[in-house]
Amino acid sequence: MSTTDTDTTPETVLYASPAAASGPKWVETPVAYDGILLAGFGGPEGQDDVIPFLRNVTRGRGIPDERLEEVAHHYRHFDGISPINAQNRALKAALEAEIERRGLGLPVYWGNRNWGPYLEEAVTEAAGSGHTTLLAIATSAYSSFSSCRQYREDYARVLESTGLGETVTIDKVRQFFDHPGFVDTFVRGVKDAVSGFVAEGIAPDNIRVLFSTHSIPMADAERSGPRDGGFGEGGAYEAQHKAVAEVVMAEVADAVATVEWELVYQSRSGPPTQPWLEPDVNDVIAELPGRGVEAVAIVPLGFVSDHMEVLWDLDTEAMEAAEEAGIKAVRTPTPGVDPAYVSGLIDLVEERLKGTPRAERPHVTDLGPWYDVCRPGCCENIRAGFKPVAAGIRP
Ligand SMILES: CC1=C(CCC(=O)O)c2cc3nc(cc4[nH]c(cc5[nH]c(cc1n2)c(C)c5CCC(=O)O)c(CCC(=O)O)c4C)C(CCC(=O)O)=C3C
Ligand SMILES: [Fe+2]
Repeated sequence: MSTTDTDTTPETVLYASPAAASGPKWVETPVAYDGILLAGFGGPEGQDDVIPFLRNVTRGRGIPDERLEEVAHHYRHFDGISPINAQNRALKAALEAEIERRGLGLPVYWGNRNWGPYLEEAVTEAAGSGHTTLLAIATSAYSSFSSCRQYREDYARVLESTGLGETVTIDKVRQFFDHPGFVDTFVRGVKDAVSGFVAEGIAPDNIRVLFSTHSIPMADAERSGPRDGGFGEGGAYEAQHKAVAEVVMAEVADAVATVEWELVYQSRSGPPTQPWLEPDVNDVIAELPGRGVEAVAIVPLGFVSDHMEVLWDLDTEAMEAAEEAGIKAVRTPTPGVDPAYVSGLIDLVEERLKGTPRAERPHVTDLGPWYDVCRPGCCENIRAGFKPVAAGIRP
């Protein structure tokens, strides 16, 4: 694996703190952040919000409303209400409580990319209260355009649109896929599921664990993580998920039993002609009885909380697929507001406040600790080339 620091990619990096913008991969000097920017995806909160929300998600791509209505069905089914905003409100409260407990005295401003409260409002409120050196936590653990760079583009867009670029800087915490606080929640979930099956008399050989994450276009996957990162076709995105799954299954083997596992993908969209990461979770579930499998644990490894992809694509569709296949299935929990996860997020903030050396930063896979500062060209946008981004180094 190699990374190119002197990459001449023609991208514009704006509004990073001087410590981050000057070029290191890890910011090992203390930075006096004075506010946290909790950045969410956003979701509709009623039937009337659904189409405007989907217009925001697909902005710039000119998708007609009739097509958007086709992807609206799962939101329609739940009265147009995505669970995601309630979860982010709960996460904000949990982060505030942990900050209070540690006496860090940092305010948390929450804003979303695609629905209110928007990032614009959060950044404007922060600046209005005199908080101008912000550290962003996005509710997204892995590296890819959708899970990393798109958030950074939006931070830059917001600083432009609010005219606050002269006053406010935004850095980000490292992608936290292999932070012990995040991973521990999955370890506990998979241990519980597997030991439950074993207690029901199912032999470990007849149990499978399917780690499920959001599919993304192959072209995005290949470009996920640092340019020329050496991760192959699936890029850093796939490598990170596989590395975390291996760690989880090693712990399950120690505590319960050795069980076979597979990384699968869900929630594919886009035209069928465009290759996306495979196999699909439901296709794999359908094949399990033929391989002698009696019970499956479905692990939402790519998701930080029970949002729509989890409730619909896993709890509804994948559960139906398991029922049709005639096998037992459980879906293990997402991190949500689990204390280990919440405390892990605040550890990520503290390592930046203190400038903790890289060597002392907790990580459970060989891929980490991931970079504080994205390299030029990292998680390239295959849709629109390089838009201005925040929280990077200046090439
Ligand atoms: C990697 C990834 C994450 C995880 C990282 C993160 O969390 O950020 C994620 C999260 C989410 N995705 C969400 C919703 C949607 N994603 C869409 C479309 C897409 N997602 C993609 C990828 C990802 N998405 C991609 C490659 C597309 C195709 C469009 C494109 O090429 O960019 C569409 C458009 C309709 C459609 O295409 O189906 C919707 C409505 C919600 C909210 C759920 C709720 O309401 O609870 C959340 C948390
Ligand atoms: Fe998505």
